[in-house]
Amino acid sequence: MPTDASFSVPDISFPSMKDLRTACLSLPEPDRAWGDRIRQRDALLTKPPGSLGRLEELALWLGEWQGTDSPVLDKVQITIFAGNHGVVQRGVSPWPSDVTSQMVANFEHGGAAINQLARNAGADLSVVCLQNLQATEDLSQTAAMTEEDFLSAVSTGYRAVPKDADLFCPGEMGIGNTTPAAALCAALLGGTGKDWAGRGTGLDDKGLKLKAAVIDEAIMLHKATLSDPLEVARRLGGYELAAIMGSVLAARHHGIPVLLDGFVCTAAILPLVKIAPEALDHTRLSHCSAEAGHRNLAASLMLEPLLDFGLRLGEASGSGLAIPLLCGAIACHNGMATFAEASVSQKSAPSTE
Ligand SMILES: O=C(O)c1ccc[n+]([C@@H]2O[C@H](COP(=O)([O-])O)[C@@H](O)[C@H]2O)c1
Ligand SMILES: Cc1cc2nc[nH]c2cc1C
Repeated sequence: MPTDASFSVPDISFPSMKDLRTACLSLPEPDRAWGDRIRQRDALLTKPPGSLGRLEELALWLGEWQGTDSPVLDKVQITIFAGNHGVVQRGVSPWPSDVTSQMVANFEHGGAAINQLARNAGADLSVVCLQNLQATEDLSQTAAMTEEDFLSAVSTGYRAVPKDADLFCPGEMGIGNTTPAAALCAALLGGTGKDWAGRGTGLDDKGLKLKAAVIDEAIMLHKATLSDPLEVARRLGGYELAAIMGSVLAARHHGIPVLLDGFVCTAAILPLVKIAPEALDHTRLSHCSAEAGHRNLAASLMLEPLLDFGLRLGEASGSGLAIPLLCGAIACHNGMATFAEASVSQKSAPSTE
């Protein structure tokens, strides 16, 4: 567990925006001594130094945050946060909002892509519906959420993280949610609707133009409040995005490493990063989504995706696919023989002449 005795994890909820902001600024660091031990063992393993590439860094990251020199992935939790969006009434998605609850039923019956990927990865899968799947307000007309509902969604996400997980992977399902995701990017990173709007679940050219214009309208409407990241999250975000932010914060407070998923998941944690730039140290980005803005969003957060597979599904599918990579990283770190154990000669020291 991270060592920061000064912060006590809130048990129930964030009663006010001020409480939430304080929690976002209270970010425990891991005990870096574990990282040193992992580096020391890595140097003894039967391979040329650095030859396992990014797998080495992944084992180090997991071990540091888990507080061990033998990282484990016995309990991997994937949680899908589901929500609906008032802005869908503007025509920003080619799918009706009903599909959100229909897909929740599909997750529960085991029929979605993430059910297969979670099983393949040996991960547990849960689904959390926010606000009974009642839609937010249309963010191009008014604030998407009241303060109370926003804080309730963040708190639900916070409480959804099991304290004993070895890795937490947030995902989302919400027809229309690439619009609030793009709006958060425009509000917090700059640029226009055109810079951040993508085709989502398959918008045509006309729909894409409309979506960019809707985002521009929303930015204009809320422009007086754009300097406050939590207010941006409340006005321009969505329930499941708020819950993702709460879950990533909870994982940090519990010392649990996090795999982020696609465009929506990454955009959801932008308000947190704007408050505290170090807030993503316990995360890695599982993949680069094919959604137009994700590559730039990842670059602006200095997140290097583990995979680039053209996925644009959401549902934590990129994380589902990347978990086995992490399993490979810890299997090598924990299981390989040292040069001494295997009687393999180490390369001779470079000549000094
Ligand atoms: O996160 C992504 O990279 C991503 C990219 C495209 C689509 N999605 C998923 O598609 C839905 C949102 O798309 P849309 O077109 O309805 O805004 C929502 O359920 C997301 O999980 C997700
Ligand atoms: C069918 C469908 C499945 C999804 N999974 C995540 N977002 C989705 C959007 C649609 C439309």
